[in-house]
Amino acid sequence: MAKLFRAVIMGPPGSGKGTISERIAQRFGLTHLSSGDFVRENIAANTDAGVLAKTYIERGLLVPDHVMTRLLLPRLEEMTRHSWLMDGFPRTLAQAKALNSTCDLDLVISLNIPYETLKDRLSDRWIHPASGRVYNMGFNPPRVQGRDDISGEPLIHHDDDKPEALVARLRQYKDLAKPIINLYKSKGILHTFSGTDTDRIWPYINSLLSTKIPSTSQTDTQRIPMP
Ligand SMILES: Nc1ccn([C@@H]2O[C@H](COP(=O)(O)OP(=O)(O)OP(=O)(O)O)[C@@H](O)[C@H]2O)c(=O)n1
Ligand SMILES: Nc1nc2c(ncn2[C@@H]2O[C@H](COP(=O)(O)OP(=O)(O)O)[C@@H](O)[C@H]2O)c(=O)[nH]1
Repeated sequence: MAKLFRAVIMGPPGSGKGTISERIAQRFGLTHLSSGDFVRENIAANTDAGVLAKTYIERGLLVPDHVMTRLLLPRLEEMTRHSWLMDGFPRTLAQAKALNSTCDLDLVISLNIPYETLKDRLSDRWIHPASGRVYNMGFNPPRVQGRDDISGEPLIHHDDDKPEALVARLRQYKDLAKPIINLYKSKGILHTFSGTDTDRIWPYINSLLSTKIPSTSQTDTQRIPMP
């Protein structure tokens, strides 16, 4: 790839960040960095930051900024030769400022999806916890019901994804995302996409990115939490 490319994807829970990030990674050969997957990996590996992060996630809280930045920024610094797309970070203005001081972002994608759509999708979202692979019983069902396509292990449904929890999560997203979105707007790198279907939003994202990065024939890009 000629020029390195750094992008962030933002959106409320269920807006399709993970799904669209996978498509972008496949089509353009960027590394998909999922902060949530990275946190889960650190928890599984019992790192100091992972142990700390777990105490917050278990209570349904966001991991504090200093822990998230301690987890992520050193890894990003190792990615100086890679193009990447970050999903799930920054979640707060403090995280956005910390990211700013580490690298220059080329582009920010913000997904704007109606509440009813988010509610429907999340009530149908099933996750393979070990890998972070995500399914939806209507949109992208697993080959065998209730089982991960690759490992065959059981899929789970997060309590967080139940409609009762969604209103609070959405409110939190809106409050926290607003100043981040304003920051990226003022930098002239924010692109917002609205709609109810990923398949209808995707062509617009695809054509925007095609003007910014060369496509790749690479088809074996993996979901990579971090390098
Ligand atoms: N910048 C971040 C990223 C992740 N997390 C923590 O890690 C968890 C898992 O993150 P993610 O996989 O992004 O999942 P969700 O919050 O469930 O987000 P979404 O529904 O949008 O995929 C979050 O709930 C949160 O506790 C965090 O605190 N700060
Ligand atoms: N019905 C439907 N489900 C979708 C669509 N796009 C994504 N999904 C599913 O909706 C859920 C949320 O998507 P995900 O990519 O995990 O969103 P994230 O929380 O923003 O990362 C997952 O179960 C996806 O498989 C869509 O256009 N229609």
